Amino acid sequence: MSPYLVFVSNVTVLLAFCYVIIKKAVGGSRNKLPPSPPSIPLLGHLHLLGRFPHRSLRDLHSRYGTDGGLLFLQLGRRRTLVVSTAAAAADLYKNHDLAFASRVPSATVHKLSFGSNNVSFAPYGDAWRRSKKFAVVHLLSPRRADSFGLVRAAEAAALVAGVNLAAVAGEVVELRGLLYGYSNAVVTRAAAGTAGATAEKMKQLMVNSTALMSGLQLEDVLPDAAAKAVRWATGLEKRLDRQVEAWDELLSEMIAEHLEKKRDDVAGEEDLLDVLLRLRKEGTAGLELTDDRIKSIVQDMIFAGTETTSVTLEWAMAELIRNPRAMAKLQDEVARVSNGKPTIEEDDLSRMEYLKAVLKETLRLHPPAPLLVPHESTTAAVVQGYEIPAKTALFINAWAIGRDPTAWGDAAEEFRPERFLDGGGVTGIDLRGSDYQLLPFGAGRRICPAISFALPALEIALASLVGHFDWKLPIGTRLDMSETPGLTTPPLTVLRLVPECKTLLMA
Ligand code: HEM
Repeated sequence: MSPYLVFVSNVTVLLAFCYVIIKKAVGGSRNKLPPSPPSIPLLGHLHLLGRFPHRSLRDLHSRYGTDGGLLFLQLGRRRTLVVSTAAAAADLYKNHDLAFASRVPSATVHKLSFGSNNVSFAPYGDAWRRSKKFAVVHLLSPRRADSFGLVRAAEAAALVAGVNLAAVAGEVVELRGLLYGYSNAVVTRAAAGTAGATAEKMKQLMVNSTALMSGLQLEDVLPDAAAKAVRWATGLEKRLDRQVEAWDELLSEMIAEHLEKKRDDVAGEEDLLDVLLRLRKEGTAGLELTDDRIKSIVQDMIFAGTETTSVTLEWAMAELIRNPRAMAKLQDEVARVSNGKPTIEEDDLSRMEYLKAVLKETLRLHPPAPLLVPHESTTAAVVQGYEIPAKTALFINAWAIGRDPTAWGDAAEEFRPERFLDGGGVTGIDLRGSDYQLLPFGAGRRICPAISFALPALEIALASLVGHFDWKLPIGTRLDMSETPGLTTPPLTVLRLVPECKTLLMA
C-alpha cells in the first residue's frame, strides 16, 4: 500500500474513534447539560458556527438556548458552554470563575508562544497566577501605563503627520495601515523599546502567526497524535518551526541588546523588557524568568495589544463617519478642551467625557474579540442546575451581550454614545469588568490586565484624528459596516477616507 493510502486509512480509523468518543460525550450526559441544537457525526455542531461565530451563536442561542442565557455545543472534540446574556455572564463570573479560569489548549499556540509561558495562554495554575500578578503589578499598572505617555504622544504625532501628508496632497488615506502602525509602535516601544526596522519585522511575524492560529485547529476535530501527524504530513509543522525560529531570533536579539544597553530609547523610561530583566537580576519576580518565559511574555503583550487597539480605532472612525452628529459633537469637545493648543495633550483627555463615551459605545458594538479568548474549565461545575463537566470550553459572547435589548433597550443596535452620559440611561456603566453587560475586556480572573494601558492609547489617537482633521468618504464610495471573519473582526472593507486639515488645530 502507498504511504498516502496508509496515512488516509489511519486518519479514517482515528476519525471513527473520535466519532464514538463524541457520541458518548453528547449522548451519555444529555439530560444534565444545557440544551443544544441537533448535531451531526464527527463535527457535532461545528458546521453551525459559520464565518461569524459570534453572530451564529446569537442566532443559535435565540433558537435553542435557555432563558438563563446558556447553550451547550459539541464543537468537534470540544464540549462548549456558550453564554449569551449579561445575567448568565454575571453568574459565571461571580460563582464559577475559578472553575473556568483555564484556556483551551492549542498545539499551534503552544509552539508559537514558547510553551505558553505567558499570561494569555498559560493554563490556570501557579505559573499563570504569578505571571498575571506580575503583569498587573509591574508591567501594566496605571503608574507604568502613565510612564508611556511620551511614547503615546510621539506615536500620535506620527499618526497625525501621516494623515497630514495625505490631507495636504488631497489624497485618500487607508486608515487601517496607519492605525495598525500606530498601535504596533505604541505597544512594541512600551514592551521592548523598539521601533523602525525591528518593529516592521515583528509586524510581519505577527501577521503570519495570526494566520496560523486563526480558524479551526486540527486538534479541535482530531486526537492530539493524529493532529500532529496531519500537521507533519501537510508541512504545517515545518511552517510553524520556521515561524518559531524567526520569533526566537528576533526576541533573542532584543534581549541581548537590552542586556548590553545598546538600544536608543528616546522616551528614556524603562520598557517592559527592561523591567523583566531587572526583576530577574534582583530575583524579586516570584517567578523563574528564563529567557523563554521572557520571550513569551514580551511577545504576548505585543500580540494582545496591537490588533485589539487598531481594530477599535478603525470601528470608532467608521461609526463617527456613519453618525455625523456624533462626529461634530466629539470635534467640538476636543476643540473646546484643548483650547487652541497645537497638539492634544494627555492631561486634557480626562476632561473629554464624550470621547470616553464614544469609545465605550464602539467597544460595546464592536468588541475586537467578540467571544473574548475562550476559557476552559478544570473542574466540574453546576451552572444554573446544569452539570458542566471539567474540560468544557467557555465562550462568553461579549458581542451578543453588548447588543442585547434586555440590557440596552430598543436602540441596542444603534450608535448612541450619549447613553453613557448624565441622564443617558446607562450612566456609570463601565468596561472594567464589574458591569456584565459591557465586557470588551472580559472580567474575572482572566480579565485583560492592560485596560489602563489601552484606554489612553485609544483616547489620544482618536482625539488627535478628529481634532486635527475633518473626514469625508471619497466621492462615489459607501461605508461598509460588515466585519472580517477571524480572531479579531475589523471592518471587511478597509476604511478609506479623505482628511481635510482643520484650521483650529495644526499638526
Ligand atoms: C482595545 C484594547 C484591548 C481590548 C479590547 C482587549 C481585550 C482583551 C480580552 C477580551 C481579553 C481576554 C479576556 C478573557 O479571557 O476573558 C484580553 C486578555 C489579555 N489582554 Fe487585552 N485587550 C486590549 C488591549 C491589550 C493591550 C494593549 C495589552 C498589552 C499591552 C493586552 C494584554 C492582554 C493580556 C496579557 C491578556 C491575557 C489575560 C489572561 O489570560 O489572564 N491587552 N484582552
